[in-house]
Amino acid sequence: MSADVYDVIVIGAGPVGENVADRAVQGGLTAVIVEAELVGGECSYWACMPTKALLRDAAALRAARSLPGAAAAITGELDTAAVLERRDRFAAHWHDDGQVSWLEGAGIALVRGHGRLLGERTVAVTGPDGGTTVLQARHAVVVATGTSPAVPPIPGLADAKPWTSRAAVSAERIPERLAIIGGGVVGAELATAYSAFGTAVTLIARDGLLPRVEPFAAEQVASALAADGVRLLVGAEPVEVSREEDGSVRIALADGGIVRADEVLVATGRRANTGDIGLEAVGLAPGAWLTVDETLRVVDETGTPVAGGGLYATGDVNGRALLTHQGKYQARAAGDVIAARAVGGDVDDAPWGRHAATADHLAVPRVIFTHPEIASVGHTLASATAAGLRVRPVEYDLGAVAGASLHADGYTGRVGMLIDEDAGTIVGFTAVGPDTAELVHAATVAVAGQVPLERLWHAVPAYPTMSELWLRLLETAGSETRVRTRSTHQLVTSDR
Ligand SMILES: Cc1cc2nc3c(=O)[nH]c(=O)nc-3n(C[C@H](O)[C@H](O)[C@H](O)COP(=O)(O)OP(=O)(O)OC[C@H]3O[C@@H](n4cnc5c(N)ncnc54)[C@H](O)[C@@H]3O)c2cc1C
Ligand SMILES: NC(=O)c1ccc[n+]([C@@H]2O[C@H](COP(=O)([O-])OP(=O)(O)OC[C@H]3O[C@@H](n4cnc5c(N)ncnc54)[C@H](O)[C@@H]3O)[C@@H](O)[C@H]2O)c1
Repeated sequence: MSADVYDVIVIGAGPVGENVADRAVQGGLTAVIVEAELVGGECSYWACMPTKALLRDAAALRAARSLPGAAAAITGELDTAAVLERRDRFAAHWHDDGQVSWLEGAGIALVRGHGRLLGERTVAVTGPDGGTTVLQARHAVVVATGTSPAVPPIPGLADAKPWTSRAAVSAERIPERLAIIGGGVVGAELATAYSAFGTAVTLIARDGLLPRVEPFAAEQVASALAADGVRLLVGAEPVEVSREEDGSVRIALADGGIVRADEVLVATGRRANTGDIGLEAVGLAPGAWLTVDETLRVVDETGTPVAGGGLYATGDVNGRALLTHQGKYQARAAGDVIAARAVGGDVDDAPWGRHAATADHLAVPRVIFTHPEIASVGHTLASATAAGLRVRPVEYDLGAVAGASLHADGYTGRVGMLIDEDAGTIVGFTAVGPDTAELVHAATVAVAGQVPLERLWHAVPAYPTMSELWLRLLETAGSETRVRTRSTHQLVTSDR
């Protein structure tokens, strides 16, 4: 069988696959990308962009309502049809022509179809017409096939035709009642969006609401959801689901409670899209998350690169951080290292080196676009403690920062940072409050840059911005130190 030969084959044209291919081409290599559905992946059509479009109007309306003059100009309610229409535009009406043009401009070849590994550096693509194209890579195959929703084996759930995130994000019709199983990021964001549309939302959060964020932040989102009328069932365990004759859904809970809704959304996490990509051809188990080294090469359980070192995995599929921006960061490192290895060039895989995805472990930023937003980077107190770090948490009332009080009347929010007592740097930051999303990058620079606390005092935030939270956090950290000093040395020091 003859094969089309490229330097690099990328399976999956989501944001991450596109970036690996682009980086490899910029490094002087030829690249082909294989896509089974739409070029642009989950993020473009059913995840990041359309969900944020669903949430944005209600956030803007809340912001206007928090200022008396602007509130006086509001004469109507949220126009849900207009929100959905804007969402459709952000999902490019589920057509990928724009992204295909981008691939062409970037010099990346596209083969449509389902890709499977045939062996080392060989991929077979089953096209939409059932025909097969065989591709051969001179240097590397990159798996960037992303994830799919994980639907738990709750009796009756699959037969009840539940929504997964795709249906909820692309819905044309807004149900009167929506039950959501799963209190993670997808569940919390979509509960926020649908409750703003007027849907009666019941959120079943078996393991708590947003259990992986700082509790002070999750608590503010829980209060706001409840204030918006969301029924939050923390600790409730769904045990049976059925679709009734009238088309409604009935969810039985372990405590005997019953939830009734018009639709049920399953938002209980993701599974790697590796079940049918030919992993067995390179000695790996199908369906597993792909373990990678710091340069994103797929490794076996002993840490040894598989397929002669020519197989890479980037983005969601390696399970490191299920976030577009972090996958794109991995893509840059992988594309560059493949290009470097292709010519026998230097590989900079030391921590924080150009070819190492070090930030995946220490400085992952994430924004949860709930009301209020949660913006965080690096460790939480729980994860830092589990990692054995000696950290000191410092918190401050964000509403007491001048810039925040100007931003909205009655601004409610909180910020926290974690000081690594041994390194004297910040290893975690969390902010909760309206419009905190744009605050996280300053924290990311401090965490990734491992900026010493003493130097942070010289990064002066402008007055009166919300960024003055940094000054307040540093003062709080300092004043705690001074309070301790005072008690031992009887010093009288002003806290300001
Ligand atoms: C509802 C929701 C909201 C989200 N919001 C955000 C957000 O605001 N910010 C953020 O950073 N992240 C967000 N995420 C996560 C984000 O969507 C993912 O991290 C991101 O899409 C991962 O990109 P990827 O390229 O690795 O995978 P994907 O985007 O999943 O792309 C993988 C591509 O591979 C293709 N593919 C799979 N198997 C094959 C095969 N065998 N052959 C050929 N092609 C194949 C798929 O069709 C797909 O196009 C959200 C996720 C969800 C579910
Ligand atoms: N703004 C963003 O960046 C954004 C938005 C949405 C999604 N995402 C990404 O997508 C990923 C997936 O999100 P997700 O919300 O699906 O997963 P998740 O892991 O964040 O949350 C899933 C939740 O479902 C619960 N759960 C699991 N099994 C259950 C069961 N049988 N019954 C009841 N509850 C159960 C878990 O306790 C967990 O809290 C996230 O990890 C995140 O990285 C990011």
